[in-house]
Amino acid sequence: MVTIQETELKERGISAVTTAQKLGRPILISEVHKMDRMDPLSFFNRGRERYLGERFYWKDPSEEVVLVGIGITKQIQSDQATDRFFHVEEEWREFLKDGLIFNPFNENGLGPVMFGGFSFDPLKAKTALWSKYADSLFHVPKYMLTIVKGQTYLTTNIVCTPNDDYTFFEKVISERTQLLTSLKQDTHINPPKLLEMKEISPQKWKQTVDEVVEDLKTGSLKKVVLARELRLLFNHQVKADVILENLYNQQRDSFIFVFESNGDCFIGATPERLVKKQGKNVFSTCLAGSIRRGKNEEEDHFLGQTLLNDQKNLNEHGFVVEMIKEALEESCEEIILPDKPQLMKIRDIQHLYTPVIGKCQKDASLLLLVERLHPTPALGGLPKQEAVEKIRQVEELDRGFYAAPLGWVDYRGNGEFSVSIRSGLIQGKEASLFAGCGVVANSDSESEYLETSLKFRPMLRALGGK
Ligand SMILES: C=C(O[C@H]1C=CC=C(C(=O)O)[C@@H]1O)C(=O)O
Ligand SMILES: [Mg+2]
Repeated sequence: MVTIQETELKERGISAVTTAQKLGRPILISEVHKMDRMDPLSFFNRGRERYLGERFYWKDPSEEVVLVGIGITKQIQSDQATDRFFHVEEEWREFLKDGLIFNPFNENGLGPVMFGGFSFDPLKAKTALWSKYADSLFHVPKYMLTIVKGQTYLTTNIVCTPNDDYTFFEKVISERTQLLTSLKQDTHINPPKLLEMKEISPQKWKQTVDEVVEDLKTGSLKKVVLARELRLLFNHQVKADVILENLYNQQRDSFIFVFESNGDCFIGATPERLVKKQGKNVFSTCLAGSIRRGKNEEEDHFLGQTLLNDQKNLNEHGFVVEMIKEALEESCEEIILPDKPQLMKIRDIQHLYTPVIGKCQKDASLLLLVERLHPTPALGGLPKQEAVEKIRQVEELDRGFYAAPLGWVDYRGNGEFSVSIRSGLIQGKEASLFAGCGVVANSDSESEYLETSLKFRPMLRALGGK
């Protein structure tokens, strides 16, 4: 049973209304309660009826922080390209200003948190595919379940206007109680059946890779990441709940995320951290260079060793290390990273991996770090600007939120962003999956094509494909 102090919220509600009246504008009231353990997937499920399209889910690979948001108290969205990170930050600060935050706990991911992200390239012509996602899009949830260091918490965020009275809070209390006490909803939603699978222009994609390889041999560009799309059709509407549960069971070692917006759903299981900030400590990841998993331990080991010694993949990886190091040097006093990559093995693929740790200067916010890092050459290329322009020009795909920063920031400025690869966009009975690969001067288009096919697998399996 969950115990939540109801009278407390009422009292706090009254003081929030008084403050809103005094200031003559709406203010945020946020409160955090510790509660008995609740399964995050079940909490996500409970929001389905009333808050479909207004939910998010996040877990990092070690499940240090799990967040589930239901309902939207505040939306920050914009298609503005210039200074987009700064503008989101400014709106977030403005939203928090004078807010009443009741959070006696000292953990990350509690109280007001905004969850969301940015498109890969706001200057790329938008297609209908991503019409439900603004280039910058963040949600502050109404209710949020946080599991941090094994403890469960519930945050309630309400915006209170000068015209509200405390009866407003009674409604919130009764809804919240219902959410927490309702029996677990039936999770046996019929899984969708895959009817059709269509690769979007594979031949043309390979030809583009060949052309880019020629550019890389002659010009100043060193690396360009090229992506493609796989379009799926199902017999009925695909429900995020089922796919999330599958991803959770199949991809434990990855970040898992769901971000619903206006009826569509962006979902994935990515192995790649862009940046995490905890006080002054900053953590990033260089992840680039890939090979398949072996059929047995021996072959797997052999393939791993091959990857560790392969010049093409080491080049691909080296460009990422070079850029991330440089980007973090701008904001960090100290950076630690190993001088050689190691292997990251996940279910379908192994990667070259170099973790980076830094101590950042006081004024470096998480969103500033995101701005400096995005896109790393694991998703864009090198030099950064030139590579993004190349992608804008030659890539058929509208990447939207694919390969872009997705994550959360709490009101204390801590948080984490992943790079949203190994992902897909669900739209009713259809879904688009995305996969890309780092093209360097000695890339071969057929091998790159096969590498992207491997990278579709996690989402494809979760959706009931192979
Ligand atoms: C762009 C993707 O992967 C990146 C991350 C790891 C390895 C990569 C590679 O070896 O090409 C890519 O840079 C993707 O999965 O869509
Ligand atoms: Mg590669």
